[in-house]
Amino acid sequence: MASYNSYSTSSSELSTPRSSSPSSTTSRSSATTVSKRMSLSSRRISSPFNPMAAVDIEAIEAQMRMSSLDHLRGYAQDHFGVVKQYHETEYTPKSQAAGYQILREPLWNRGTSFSPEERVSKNLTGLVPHVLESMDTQCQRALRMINSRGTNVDKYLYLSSIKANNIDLFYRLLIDHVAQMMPLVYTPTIGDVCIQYSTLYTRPEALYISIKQRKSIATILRNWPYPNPSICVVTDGSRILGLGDLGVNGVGISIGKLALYTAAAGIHPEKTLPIVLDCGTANEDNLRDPLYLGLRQKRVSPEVALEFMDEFMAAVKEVYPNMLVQFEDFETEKAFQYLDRYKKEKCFNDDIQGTGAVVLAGYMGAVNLSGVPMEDQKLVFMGAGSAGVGVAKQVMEYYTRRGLSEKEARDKFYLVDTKGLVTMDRGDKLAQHKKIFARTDNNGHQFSSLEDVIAYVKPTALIGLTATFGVFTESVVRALKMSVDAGGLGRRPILFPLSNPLTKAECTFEQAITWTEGSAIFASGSPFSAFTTKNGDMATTYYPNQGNNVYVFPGLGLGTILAKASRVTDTMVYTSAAALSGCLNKEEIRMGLIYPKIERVRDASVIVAREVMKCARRDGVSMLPEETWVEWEEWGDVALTAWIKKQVYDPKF
Ligand SMILES: O=C([O-])CC(=O)C(=O)O
Ligand SMILES: [Mg+2]
Repeated sequence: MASYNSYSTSSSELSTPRSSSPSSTTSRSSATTVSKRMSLSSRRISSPFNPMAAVDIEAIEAQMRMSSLDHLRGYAQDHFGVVKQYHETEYTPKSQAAGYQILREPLWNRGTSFSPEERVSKNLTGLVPHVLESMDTQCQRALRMINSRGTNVDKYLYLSSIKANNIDLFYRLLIDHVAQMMPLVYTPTIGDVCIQYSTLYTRPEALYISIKQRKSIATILRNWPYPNPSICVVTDGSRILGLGDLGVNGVGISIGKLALYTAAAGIHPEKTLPIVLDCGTANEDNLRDPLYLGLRQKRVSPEVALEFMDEFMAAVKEVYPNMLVQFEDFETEKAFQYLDRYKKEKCFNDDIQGTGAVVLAGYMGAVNLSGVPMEDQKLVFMGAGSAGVGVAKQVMEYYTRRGLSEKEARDKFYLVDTKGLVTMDRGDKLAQHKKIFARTDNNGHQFSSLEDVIAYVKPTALIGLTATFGVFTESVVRALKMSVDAGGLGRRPILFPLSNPLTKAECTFEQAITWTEGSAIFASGSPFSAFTTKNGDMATTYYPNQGNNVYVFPGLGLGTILAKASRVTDTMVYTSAAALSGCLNKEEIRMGLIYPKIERVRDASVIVAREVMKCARRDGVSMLPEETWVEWEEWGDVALTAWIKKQVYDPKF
C-alpha cells in the first residue's frame, strides 16, 4: 500500500501551477470564498495541468485510518514539507456580489442599515428584517447584549461574533466605547481568551503556520483572502503577556493587537494580518489537552526556530514586500535576537520597542510631576526580560539626549531578576541582553531580594516587568516612598507595575495609593479603575494611568505605513515616545495624568503617526516623493495631520 508520503511524492508531477499571487490579481477582492481548492472530501482530484494524473484518495484514506490523525496534521505535504495547491482561490468581487454573498462577508454586511435602494439592487429584500436602522441603533442593541453577558470572556465571544458578521459595527463599538471594549478585546480579557483559545475556537481569524509547513510559507501567505496587507502581527506564542508559553493559542494576541491597529489608529481591517508561527509548545496543559489546536510536540530548539524565522521573513519579502512586521510576545532571547537580525527589514518588536517607548513617554511626564529632578532620579527595574531591558534602553536614551554620558545614564539603572540585583560578579552566566545594565559598582556585595536592593539603591522609581502578581509588597512600596521622602518634602515616587494581564500586575492601584498615602505616580500595563478614599466627609478620587504599548504601536505602525518607510529606525521609535508625551490636553494635565485618557487614543495615534512620518523622512527611509513633503512643509503640521486623518478608517453606514 502506498504510504502517505509516497502519495505526495508520486503525485509530484502535479506540480504547483501558481503563475501569480492571488493577492496580486486586481480582480480579486475580499469575499466569501468560492474555492476550487483541493479537497480531501472529493473522491478523485485531477490537476487541470495534467488531468490524467489523479490522486489516489482511497490510498490516503486508508493511510489515515492506519495512522493517527495527529500525524496527518490536517494538510498534505510531500517528503520535503512542500504543500501543493493546484488552483488559485477565486473570489467574487464586491461589485458582482448579491444576496447572501453580501450578508456573509463581514466587510460588506451592513446589518439592518442597508438602504432601500441597496436592498433592491443587491437582492436583499426579505433577507434582512424590514426596518432600516442607523449604525447607532445597531450599536445600542450590541451594547445591551454585551452588558447582559455575565463574564468578560462571554462578552469577548459576543463581540467576536459581531466581528465575524459585521466588521464596521464591531469597530464602531470599539471606537465609540473604547474604555469599555478595549479591556474585552485586549488585555486583560485577551489573556483568558488565549489560555482557552483551543476550546473557544469557532472560526479562523489568522494565518496558522506550523513549522511542518516551513517550505510552504509563501503559499500560505498567498492564501490570505485580502490583498496586500499593510501590517502583520506575528507571534510564536512562546511568551504571551505574562502568561508564558501558550503555543498556538497565543494567536489571540496577534488578533487583539490588530483590532487595536484598526480601532486606535484607523488602519483598515482588510489591511491587517494576524499570524501565529507554531513551533510546538513547552506548555504541558496544551500538550495534554485533546482540543489543543497546535502541533502536539515540544517546542523546537532556538536554532531550528531561527531557521524557521529566516524562512518566514524571506517569504514575507517575496509575497508582501511592503508589509510591516510587528514581532509580538516572543520569549526574551528570541525577541532580542530577531530584532537585531532583521533590523534592515521593515519590522519592529512591540515588547522591546513599543513598551520601551510607552514607558519612556510616561516616565517623562512622571519626572515632571515627581518633584525629583531628572539628574537625581534612580530607577530599579524588577524584571530583566525583553520589556525590562527594552524600557531601560529607551529611558537611557532619554538621558543621553539630555547630555549625560552613556555611563552616567546607565548608572541610573538597577535591574533585578529572579536571582537579585544583576551584577557582573554574581557568579552566574548572564544573558547577553542583561549585560549592558549589569552593575560593577557593588564592591562584591550581592543583593538577592528586592527589599535589599531598595535599601541599597534608594530609588525614586520602581518599574515592574516580572509577570509576577504581588511582588511589589507593602514593605517594598513603603520602602520606595521612604527613600523618595528622604530627598525632600512633596516628592512623589514613580511606581509602574506594568505586567499583563491584571493577574500578573506587581501590585494593584488601590495598594499603591494606600501604601504611599496617595503620593504614587502610577501606571500599570492593564487597566485599573479609579480609586476613591474617604476621610470623614472628604472623598478623594485617584486616577490610574495605563502605561500600555497601545499608545505607541498603532501610531508607530500607521506612521511607518503612511510614510512608506523602508524600515523602522530607532529614532522613529524614540520619536513616538516624545510625541506621545506631548499629547496631553489641559484636563488630563489637571487630573495629574501622564498618558492621554484612553478615549483619546485615536487623537494620540495621529500625532504619533505624524511625528514618526516626519522622522522617517529625516532618517532617509521614507519612500514618499519629495514634492509631497515639500507641499506639507509649506503648511506645517496642519496639512500633514489633516492628510493622515483623511487616510484612516472610520466606519460609517
Ligand atoms: O499586550 C499588552 O497588553 C502589552 C504587551 O505587549 C505585553 O504585555 O506583552
Ligand atoms: Mg506583548
